[in-house]
Amino acid sequence: MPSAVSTQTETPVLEKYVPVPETKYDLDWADLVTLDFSQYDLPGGKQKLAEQLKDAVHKIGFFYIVNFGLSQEDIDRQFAIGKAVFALPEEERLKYRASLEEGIYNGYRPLGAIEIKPGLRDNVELYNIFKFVPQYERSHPAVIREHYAEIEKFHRYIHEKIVYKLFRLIAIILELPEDYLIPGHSYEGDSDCHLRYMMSRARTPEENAKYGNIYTRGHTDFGSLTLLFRQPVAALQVKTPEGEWKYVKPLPGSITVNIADALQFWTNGYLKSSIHRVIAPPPDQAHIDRLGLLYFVRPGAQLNLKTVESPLLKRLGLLDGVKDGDVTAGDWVRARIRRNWEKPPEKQENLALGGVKTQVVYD
Ligand SMILES: O=C(O)CCC(=O)C(=O)O
Ligand SMILES: [Fe+2]
Repeated sequence: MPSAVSTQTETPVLEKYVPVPETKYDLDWADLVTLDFSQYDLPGGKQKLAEQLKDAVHKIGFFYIVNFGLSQEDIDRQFAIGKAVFALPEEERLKYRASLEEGIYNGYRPLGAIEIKPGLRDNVELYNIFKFVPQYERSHPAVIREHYAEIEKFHRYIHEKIVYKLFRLIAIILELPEDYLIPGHSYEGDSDCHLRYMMSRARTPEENAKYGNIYTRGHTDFGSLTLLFRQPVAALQVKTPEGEWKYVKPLPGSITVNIADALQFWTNGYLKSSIHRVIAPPPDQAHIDRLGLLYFVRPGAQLNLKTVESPLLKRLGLLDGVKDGDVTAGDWVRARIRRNWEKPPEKQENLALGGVKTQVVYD
């Protein structure tokens, strides 16, 4: 008898993720507030944090949180998983392609899927993991399967221990019952919330010049909230209320949070879903393949996008003349994803569905 030879493949050891050095360039950073979540459960803590947040979410829609209960090691493990996913051969990655034509983002979005300028495609690829509930089960590469329990823990923690806290602060700002936004964003329900590993492959200076330095065009996010764990690479910019592009600093130990379209719709514009973009990093970081780790909070599929009956909005006159819309959040999100596949950027019109509109931005 020949000796038994194991046919099992070995579990690959994850390469430790090591952050890159910060840029030495003195850039024009946006001035954003930082919420200290260690204050959250102290007496009066939520109210103080809500007060600190109020102006920020109204004016620019971007802010930081710190002390949110995940260690740097937990976060770096996720960066390491993301790095391993994008190190797989392209052919392997493509086996897990998302059904993008149907407006579904669960799985892999290949490199070059978005046209930045006529004939020039992006250098970005995504791997999205929807919620760990039966309706979003799908096939994944081995490196994800091998770390599935750990990814689920991270995913649920973000949703249930960070996102819900953010929704409570927003409800306090809107003078609504604290839990007002939570049932519509339950972890078990239907919504396209996902954890995203994101890779923007470095381009040469010549390529960057052709692309006008753009990695990801100016856009607003089409969910409720976006949470960004950042690699220290300077590239994300937000358009300020004055119309200037400012860099959003990857602040150590923080999550960058931004308000997305659904919250802007529900508040008739009181909460700002700001336009942001990603550009080529400064020269000392331009050679880096930029890795991102994000959590997109999307509204429950059945939610309506009409303005909520908030006492604050009422006082501000933002409920005057508001009509009932008939578009669901699920239809809206799918229409926005599909639009990216159906038409090149120069042919995209503003999208209007059930009285809800979005603006196409070409920066
Ligand atoms: O990569 C980033 O920093 C931001 C990406 C982004 O805006 C998005 O994926 O919606
Ligand atoms: Fe975005």
